[in-house]
Amino acid sequence: MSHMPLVSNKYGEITQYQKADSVDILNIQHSLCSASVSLYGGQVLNWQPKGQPPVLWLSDTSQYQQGKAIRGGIPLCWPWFGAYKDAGNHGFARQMRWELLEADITEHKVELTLVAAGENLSHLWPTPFKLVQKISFSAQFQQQLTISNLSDQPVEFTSAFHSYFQVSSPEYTSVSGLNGVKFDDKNTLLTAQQDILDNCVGPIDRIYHDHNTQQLKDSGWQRVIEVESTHCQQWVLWNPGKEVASSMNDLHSGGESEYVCLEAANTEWQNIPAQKSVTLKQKISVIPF
Ligand SMILES: O=P(O)(O)OC[C@H]1O[C@@H](O)[C@H](O)[C@@H](O)[C@@H]1O
Repeated sequence: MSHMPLVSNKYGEITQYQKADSVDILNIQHSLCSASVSLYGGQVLNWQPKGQPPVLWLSDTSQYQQGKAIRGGIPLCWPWFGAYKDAGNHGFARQMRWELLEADITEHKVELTLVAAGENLSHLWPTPFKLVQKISFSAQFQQQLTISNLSDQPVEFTSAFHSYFQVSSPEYTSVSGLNGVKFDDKNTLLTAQQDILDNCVGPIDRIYHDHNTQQLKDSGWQRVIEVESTHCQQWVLWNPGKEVASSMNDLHSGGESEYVCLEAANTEWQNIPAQKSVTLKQKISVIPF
């Protein structure tokens, strides 16, 4: 596997290599962190601040091929979240080829700008659009997605930054900020539920109607992952649990006990007026326990 240097200076280096047919991966090394991004899906796969275990989880048995989504990192669910009519889960953005528009390395961070554009990519969502994703890697992680509606009609979307967070175990992980918040349970189909979760052991598949900053507290690794979102109205908490996980062929054995998904999402349709844009953001930090 040959790595081609794209940008290199005294602070860090970005190289590119091909993982499989038409799946190009950017590898980032910086004094503050390491990371990788797939241009297929425009998907962040890893981010590891120096001195920390990886913050994002990636399946060892992910499929890297056109028509499949990569399991792990931060898939971008867009222009819909979950299942929609006769289409599969989570829209087409995570299966598009993105282009690298800019890459910059400074003393403080590595910044990438990725773009993807299209029209008529699904009969359910034919609108011409452009996506611009700006990602900043350092001891902190920031991601913003600007969605432009290039048509003369308003359009609607749902979305998620579907982050897979690597944890010591879901059993030792909790998100206390979601306790007591109203949620819709995708497993039982009950809506407007409320309860207290002591840990994140699956099966859990919940849409919480809340957009406050959340903390994923991992007592096993004694670390807290904080996630702040902008223009994302919900949080989705998902872990498949052992039984469902064993039926997923792109999840390595035991993988479900290594991650928790906490997704900054819009699960209700959001409007973009004709020829306008909206920007969604998330910021991820590792903070003292
Ligand atoms: O297997 P996929 O399409 O990546 O989806 C994974 C999960 O993604 C979560 O966001 C959904 O709430 C779950 O219902 C779904 O199972």
